[in-house]
Formats: sequence, C-alpha cells, structure tokens
Amino acid sequence: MLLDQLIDQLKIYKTNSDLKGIEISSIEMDSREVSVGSLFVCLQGMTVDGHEFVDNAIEDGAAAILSEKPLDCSVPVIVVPSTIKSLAILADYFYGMPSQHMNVVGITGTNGKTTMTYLIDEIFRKYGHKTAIVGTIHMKIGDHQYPVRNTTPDSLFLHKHFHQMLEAGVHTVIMEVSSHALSMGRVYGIDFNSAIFTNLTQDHLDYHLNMNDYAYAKSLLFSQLGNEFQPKRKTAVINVDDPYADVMSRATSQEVVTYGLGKEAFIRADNIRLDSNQSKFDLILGEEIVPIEARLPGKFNVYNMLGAIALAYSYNIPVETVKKALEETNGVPGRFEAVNIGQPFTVIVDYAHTPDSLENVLQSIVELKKKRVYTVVGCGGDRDRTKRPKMADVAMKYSNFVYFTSDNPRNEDPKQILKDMTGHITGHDFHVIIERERAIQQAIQTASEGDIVLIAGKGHETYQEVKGERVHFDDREVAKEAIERFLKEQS
Ligand SMILES: CC(=O)N[C@H]1[C@@H](OP(=O)(O)OP(=O)(O)OC[C@H]2O[C@@H](n3ccc(=O)[nH]c3=O)[C@H](O)[C@@H]2O)O[C@H](CO)[C@@H](O)[C@@H]1O[C@H](C)C(=O)N[C@@H](C)C(=O)N[C@H](CCC(=O)O)C(=O)O
Ligand SMILES: Nc1ncnc2c1ncn2[C@@H]1O[C@H](COP(=O)(O)OP(=O)(O)OP(=O)(O)O)[C@@H](O)[C@H]1O
Ligand SMILES: N[C@H](CCC[C@H](N)C(=O)O)C(=O)O
Ligand SMILES: [Mg+2]
Repeated sequence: MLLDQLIDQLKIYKTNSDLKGIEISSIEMDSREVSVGSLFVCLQGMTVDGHEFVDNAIEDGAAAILSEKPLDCSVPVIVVPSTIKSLAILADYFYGMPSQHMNVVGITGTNGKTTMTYLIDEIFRKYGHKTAIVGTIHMKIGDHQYPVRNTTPDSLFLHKHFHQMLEAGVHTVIMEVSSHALSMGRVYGIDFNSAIFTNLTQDHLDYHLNMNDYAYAKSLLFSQLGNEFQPKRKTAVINVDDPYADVMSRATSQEVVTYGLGKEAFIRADNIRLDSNQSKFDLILGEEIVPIEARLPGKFNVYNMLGAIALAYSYNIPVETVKKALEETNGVPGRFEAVNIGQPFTVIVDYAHTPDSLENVLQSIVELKKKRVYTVVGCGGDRDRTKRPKMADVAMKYSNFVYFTSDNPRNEDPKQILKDMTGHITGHDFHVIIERERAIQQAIQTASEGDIVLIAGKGHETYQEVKGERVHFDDREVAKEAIERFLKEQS
C-alpha cells in the first residue's frame, strides 16, 4: 500500500517529508519485527519507549516512522499526537477494515469472560456461523487454535488477524476485552456489534487507581458501540444484578438487553437447581418458559448462560438452537474441571484468582455438601497486592483446611506473597507450602472419602512463571499423579 494513501486516513498529523511514491509492506510496532518497507510505529510502553528503537528499525529497512515527536532521521517521519490511536486507525485500514464485515462481540467484566466466549461460540456454531474466539486460553479461527500472550492483544495483532478471519470465512468473532486493553487502547478501531458486561469486583488495583477507575475502563467498551444513528444497529448486554450495571448502560446510547435473576431483568432464570456437575433452571423469556439443563455447575454459570442467551436473543437466534448448544456443551478447560480417575473424593481445578470468583466457586462447593473442603490457593506476583489477604480470608471462611502456595510469583519473592496473604490470620490453622506441586500432593494425601479438594487460581494454565521464565506446570497433571499415588498406596 502507498504511504500517502495510508496516512490520508489520519486527520491530524505533521510531516516535513514528501510521502508520495513510498510503498509500505507492513506496519510494525516492534522494531524486532521490522523488515524492508515497514512503517515503524513508536509506542510509549510501560517498560520502554518505542521511540528509542527508531535507529534499529531504519537499519532493518523501515521506510517511514510514525512518532509522537519530531525525529532527525533518513526516512520520512510522520508526527501524530497519539501513536496508539493512529496505529489502530492505520492497521484497520491497512487490513481492509475487516471488523466492519463480521459480527464482533466484545465481552468485559471481572469474571466469566472466557466462559462466556465458549458458550456464545457453541451457540453461533450451532446456528451455522463460522466463528473465531480471542481470549485468555487462545485465539481460535474455525477449528485452528493459536497461542496468545494477552487475553486481549494489541490493535495491530487484532486488525491483522480479523483480516485472516474474514479470509477464512468467519461470520462472528467473540472476544474478551480486558480492562487493560480498554485503558491501553488495544481495541481502538474495532467495529463491535455487541458488548457484554458480566460483573465488576476487585481485581487489578495495581493498575487501576480504584474501583471507579476500573469501572470507567470497562465502560469504554460500551462507549465504543457508537450511537444509534450508525448504519449498523448494535446492542449492549448487561448483567442488571451487578451494582455497576448502570455505569455500563449509561455509557452507550444503543439498546440494552438486561439479564439477571431479579424480575426486572429482560432475560432471567427461575427455579434454579444446582449440583456437583450441572445446573438446571427455567429460562423466562417474556411469556415463554424454557427448561435448561447444562453441565456447568454453580450459580455463577447460570449468569454466564443467561448472558450468552441474551446475546443470542439480540441476534434473533431461535431459543431451541440456544438450548441445544448450552445443553451439549462440555464446559470450559480449567473452569470447575473435575480430575477423576476413580478416587473416593472429588478434585476440582478452577481458575478463580480474584476474591469474588474464589467466593463464588467455594460457595458452589459448600452447596455440594461434601464432608470436608480442602483448598489449595495462591496469588500471582506483580499483580494487585490488596486482593491477597481478601482471597486468603475467603479460602479460610469456606474450607476445613487451606494450603497456601505459589501461583506465578513472577518477579516477586513467593514467601512475601504468602506473607501478604496470611500475615493477618490468627487463631486458625493452615499450611504454607511454597512449592505448588507439594501443596497439591499434600492436599490430596490428606483427603478421604466424601471430601472435596479445590485447586484454585491456575485453571487451564500450563506453566508456573518465575522471574520471566515459564516452567511447565499443569494443576490437572499434578493432581492426577498425586491421585494415582494415593490409589496405589490404598491398594
Ligand atoms: C503492563 C502491560 O499490560 N504491558 C503490555 C504492554 O507492554 P509494555 O507497555 O511493557 O511494552 P514495552 O515493552 O514497554 O514496549 C513499548 C514499545 O516498544 C516496542 N519495542 C520494545 C523493545 C524493542 O526492542 N523494540 C521495540 O520496538 C514494543 O514493541 C512496544 O511497542 O504492551 C504489550 C503489547 O500490547 C503487552 O503484551 C503487555 O502486556 C503484558 C505482557 C502483560 O502481562 N499484561 C497484563 C497485565 C494484561 O494486559 N492482562 C490483561 C488481562 C487481565 C485480566 O483480565 O485478568 C490482558 O488483556 O492480557
Ligand atoms: N459470572 C461469574 N461470576 C463470578 N465468578 C465467575 C463467573 N464465571 C466464572 N467465574 C469464576 O471465575 C473464574 C474465571 O472465569 P473465566 O475464566 O470465565 O473469567 P475471565 O473473566 O475470563 O477471567 P480473566 O480476567 O482471567 O480472563 C472461574 O474459574 C470461576 O471460578
Ligand atoms: N489475566 C490474569 C490471570 C491471573 C491468573 C493467575 N494464575 C495469576 O497469575 O495471577 C492476570 O494476568 O492477572
Ligand atoms: Mg479470560
């Protein structure tokens, strides 16, 4: 693409160079990816300033530089007020504005995003759409899966892969939109058709100043739905039982479909019955009552299903299709996933890594009325420190015994993280075992018939991250080995 044609997409820029006749082969935001003919975009990061890598980019063949300040260099420099915004506009255009040609569903909220992407994916596939998912576990295009570094990747990655999705015949993209992504402008330029709000409880207060700042970041997804006068009509889907529902509703002038358990919700559930491996409820859709039975335990999963149903409703997908998709789903990897090889007690691996998700999952476990509850849990390093004692209190409140252990200490001392979690606890017994493998083994060795062991925090993750290195670690594998040993010792 010609540089002048590309830069013409921007309204606000300055340059002293002639941009005519320069062919751009790619747009790059990382100097290490630059090749001959690239436009290198300098981004001010949290760790380094991309402007420092201009010389490297030019050495590797960059044809032009997009910068936030004038630079003295041998290729044209285009200066803009915000490279992050310009990057999104240019990447969208460079890749043919692909998000305008597909349904893009964005899901935000503290908990339930990944689960909901899976449920909505099942529904749309049953409806006959080819789908793509972008989220914590992976990016999936049709049946192909690709690893991702972030739950919500940067705008360059997104527009580039939307193009790939469109080429592959995808009709509907279902993506998680993290608050980090919304604050850092990673989803700028995306033409969302729908935005879903799951819930808002404490997390990421290392990054956001306070809960209001966190809520504001989430609300940006709803502002980005645009206004009701656009050619494409759009819908917001909002959990009306959440105290922040109103903040999200007010951020958009598009129509809102509400879901929840109370009578004021447009899509709601009644007569909820939960057990260890499924939930049953009556879906109330106006005058219609539709019984639903799905292998997704826990009241929080009823919320996740209601959100998916509300979204499907906004696309006029028949309720029979929705029911069938939910009833056939096998659940989500690492979310309330049972490890069962015939032991006389239950072992659950779950991704709860916030006070609220841990409380939800433990409440669901307590409702199963098992003999004793053993919990293995830790908190991530380089993340919100204020959630540590709260998560420990929740674990202690609902468990007969807790094994506090490491969960991705990253660049922090695991001993200090565990001190932050447990330092305030008095009068109750618990174990601190830094090595996660040993903590899981001990919990399983201690369990007996009728008990339940919850291994929380890492879910689908297949690594333990220590000082920038990811070492293979999978709670499900470790639990299985420990159970095998337990069964051997019993026989
Ligand atoms: C704190 C944070 O979010 N950091 C994100 C940020 O990285 P950064 O600001 O540190 O980038 P940087 O290293 O300073 O680099 C600045 C610029 O210089 C460029 N550079 C850098 C080096 C070089 O040699 N040449 C070069 O050009 C970089 O490509 C970049 O353009 O931008 C990167 C690219 O988009 C992200 O991958 C990275 O996410 C890191 C890995 C991360 O861990 N983020 C977490 C907190 C996060 O975002 N989590 C949410 C989910 C949370 C949840 O919902 O639970 C997520 O969406 O993943
Ligand atoms: N609707 C919900 N409300 C509260 N807790 C939930 C809900 N859905 C799932 N959970 C709990 O939160 C954990 C994480 O769920 P999920 O991965 O779907 O959330 P997420 O929003 O994608 O998280 P992340 O921010 O890490 O991407 C689950 O393992 C479960 O314990
Ligand atoms: N998306 C979340 C995942 C946390 C998972 C937990 N295992 C941890 O490492 O804290 C984050 O990056 O904060
Ligand atoms: Mg997720």
